Amino acid sequence: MDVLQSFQSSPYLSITAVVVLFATYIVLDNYDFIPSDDVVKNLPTAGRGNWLTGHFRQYYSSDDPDLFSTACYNRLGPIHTISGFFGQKRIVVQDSKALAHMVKNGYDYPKNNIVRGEMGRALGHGLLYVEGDDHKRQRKMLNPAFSQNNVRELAPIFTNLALQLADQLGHLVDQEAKKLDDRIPGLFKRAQQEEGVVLDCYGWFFRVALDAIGIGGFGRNYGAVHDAEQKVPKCFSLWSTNEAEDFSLHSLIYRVLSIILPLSVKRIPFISTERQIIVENVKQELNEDSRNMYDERKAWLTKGGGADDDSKDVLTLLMKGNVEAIGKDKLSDDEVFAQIKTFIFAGHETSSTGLSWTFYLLAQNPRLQTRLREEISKAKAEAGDEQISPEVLATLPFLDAVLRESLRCRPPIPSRSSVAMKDDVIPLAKPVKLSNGRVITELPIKKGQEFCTWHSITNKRQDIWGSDASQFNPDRWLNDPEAGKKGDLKGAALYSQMMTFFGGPRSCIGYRFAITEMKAIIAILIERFQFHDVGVPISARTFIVMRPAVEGENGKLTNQMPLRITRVKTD
Ligand code: HEM
Repeated sequence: MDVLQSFQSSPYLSITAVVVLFATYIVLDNYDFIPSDDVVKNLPTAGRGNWLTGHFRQYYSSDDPDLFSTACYNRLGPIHTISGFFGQKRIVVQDSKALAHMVKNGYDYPKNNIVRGEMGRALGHGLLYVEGDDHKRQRKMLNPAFSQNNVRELAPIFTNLALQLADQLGHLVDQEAKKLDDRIPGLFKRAQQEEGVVLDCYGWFFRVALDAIGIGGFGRNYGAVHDAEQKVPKCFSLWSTNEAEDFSLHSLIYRVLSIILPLSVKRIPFISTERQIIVENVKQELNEDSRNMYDERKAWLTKGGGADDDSKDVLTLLMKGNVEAIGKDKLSDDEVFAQIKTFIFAGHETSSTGLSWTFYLLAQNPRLQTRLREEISKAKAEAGDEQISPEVLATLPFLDAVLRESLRCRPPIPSRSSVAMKDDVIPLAKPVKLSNGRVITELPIKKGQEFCTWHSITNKRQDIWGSDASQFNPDRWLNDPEAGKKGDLKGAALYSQMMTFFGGPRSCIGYRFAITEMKAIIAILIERFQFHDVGVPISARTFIVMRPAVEGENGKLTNQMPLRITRVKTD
């Protein structure tokens, strides 16, 4: 029997041969062993990276993901490729015209399948997951709850929570001071103002942000600021303040399987680690808790409970709006329910991470803290207020500059992975020279092409922000009234030419909520406390959100932001 006959007589052999040939072609093609005139293959490239994980480890497992992306940008320019899984080419887009095109046409460039898959599994088909017409419909129903007027109504919730947080932190500082005073009497005040206490601020910001989204989002007080042992806060702290994300082969296999397998599979035998089992249990508990909250609210509305109620939380407004909505605008029960989980996640991990980096940057710059404090005291005195009001907070220029600058330098979501839904020709601000000598002034791409955009690199481009673009310098916003208005991302990026809240149809719906909340917390804490660096290296670990992490004694990274807090000196 010759070779041909063997194949003909065995379908298994034939199928195996086809699979092997196809896989060989993919590998040869991805790794550029087959010469080609294809534009994408001839773009400046960071090379092949690891055969399986490409360059992902350099980015996701680095202690500072900006190092890899900055090095690529500086060496290869604003359009280049890096490698994804199995050498698949991902185009990194930092060219402003190309970015603006992709942001404005957000429905043609959705989040890639891995990110969407994880979101769909964890959060259901809410605003972060859905695409196209479903997205337009959900967004239309949710927009009123995030309008400027409504967020203004929610603002007192944030100042109130910030005051409660300040009380809790003050209590911990005083408790520590008392211990010292018990040993050496007379040292209480000095200990409060000079020794203070080292706290994991990330954990505390996580708690306050959970309460903010609980009350502002669903009219539900999780009570996290007061008691981290309550069911929902405890769930979250298990999840978040646990080991930092890693990019091991093991975790990759788990991620891929968890996207493919049905949602009912909670544990993947031999694959799930202890952390992953915790995370799955937490997801399940939160699912049940959110479902109960949804059912209760629905029953209350059905019984006419909403008629005389003027609650402004997102869920109440959405559900009332949904009762009035007609025809295809109406959201299904599952869609409304999915928004609860979506807002818990989108709304509190981002704000708590943003607050952690802001206080970290302030801890490196004690003089900025003094300036902030002076601005707040002056504004309070002028308004004759005992506590700073949300109206006054919204008018403070230096507070605004500090927050903007922190969100520019350390965007909590530092990058985006997306995929093209159709063939397209992307316009470019600057021509790109290909490896075959050709120069292109626009970038033709095919449906299915994967992309990366690094928000934290765009936010620090020297052509927009000047030669000190990588420095944390809040004064840039005060010295140059045009800062944040220059550059050609205008009309695309939502917030001051930055990618922090993205832009276009997929921009962050909660950005006013986040800014109002963060300003209240920064102002109220800075007025009472001084934050100090503790000299421990803080890593930035990214999986969607760029969380701070510290290496523990066992050598493992844990999500944390340790800072020393003292009471502000009084005469
Ligand atoms: C500092 C805080 C925050 C940052 C930096 C931030 C950033 C972002 C970014 C970059 C996106 C786009 C994601 C993408 O498609 O690639 C986004 C989307 C979103 N954000 Fe935020 N966010 C913050 C706070 C919030 C808050 C407080 C809420 C809710 C109360 C929220 C709700 C959402 C939702 C629902 C989306 C999906 C919007 C859509 O696809 O239509 N975010 N956010």
